[in-house]
Amino acid sequence: MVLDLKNVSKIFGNSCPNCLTNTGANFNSSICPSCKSVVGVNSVNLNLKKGEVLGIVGESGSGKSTLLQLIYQDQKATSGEIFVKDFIGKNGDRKNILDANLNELSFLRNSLMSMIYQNPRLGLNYNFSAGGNIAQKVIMSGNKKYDEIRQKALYFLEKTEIPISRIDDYPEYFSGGQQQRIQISKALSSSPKILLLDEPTTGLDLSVQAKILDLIKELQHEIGFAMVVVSHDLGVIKHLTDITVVMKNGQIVEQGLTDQILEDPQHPYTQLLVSSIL
Ligand SMILES: Nc1ncnc2c1ncn2[C@@H]1O[C@H](COP(=O)(O)OP(=O)(O)OP(=O)(O)O)[C@@H](O)[C@H]1O
Repeated sequence: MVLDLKNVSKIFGNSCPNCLTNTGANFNSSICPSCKSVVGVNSVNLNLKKGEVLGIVGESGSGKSTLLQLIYQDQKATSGEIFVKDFIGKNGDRKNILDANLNELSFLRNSLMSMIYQNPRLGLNYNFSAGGNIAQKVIMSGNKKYDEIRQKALYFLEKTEIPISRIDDYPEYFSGGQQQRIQISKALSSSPKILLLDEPTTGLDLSVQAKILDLIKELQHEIGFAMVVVSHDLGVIKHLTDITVVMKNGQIVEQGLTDQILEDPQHPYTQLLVSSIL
């Protein structure tokens, strides 16, 4: 198992003992009736095997992005446990990443996992060149050998079809699709075990979207990292993922093989989602 989530929840607001029990899909609400806190993610259990590609779908506000941010530790979960392969405590047992100290957090975010955001501004440093961005990630993952860093930058820029001659250009001088390619280069340059993608192609032209999706799929096949893909676009989910979970009001209401979920959804909510009524 490369990723294992146990009873993970995120409550925005003060929270009270009723937040998790009185919200969710059955209540058709994420707002706690007692204290009015918003439950972004409610008691999610999830796991991912090596090289597996998982999609997360659900209507707007169902908790998809929050769940991804809890895994990458952009936000701290309110409760639960998250285990990532090779994240081990002093006693040799796997350690809950919610208990990570600052050094461990850096190891998790720079070596074990990478995130690709919808907005490249969140994933790239605009004060660094394209090559500089990749170098930053490689250095943060612990490799400080100049030649190897440069090789990695050249390798991934070439892989993502960014002309090598533009290695010293700054992100703002690239098109939206190219910025996304640089973000992908940067994310993969540290050889993460898990790649997290939050709406990776939303906002790009359709033809650019298709190329980026093909690129991600190709790199995943070649390198073999596990992926979690959040998208409201079922086409993206169908194209990229093997298994899918469906979220509603912070909870998982259905999970299974992606083809099965899209072709023969069982939960009424998934049926609505798939028929694009939501
Ligand atoms: N910082 C925050 N403070 C308060 N509530 C928040 C915060 N972030 C998210 N939420 C709430 O948590 C719930 C889940 O939000 P989230 O962004 O994860 O949904 P989503 O499924 O990714 O939606 P979308 O597809 O629109 O991005 C929503 O009700 C949202 O309003």
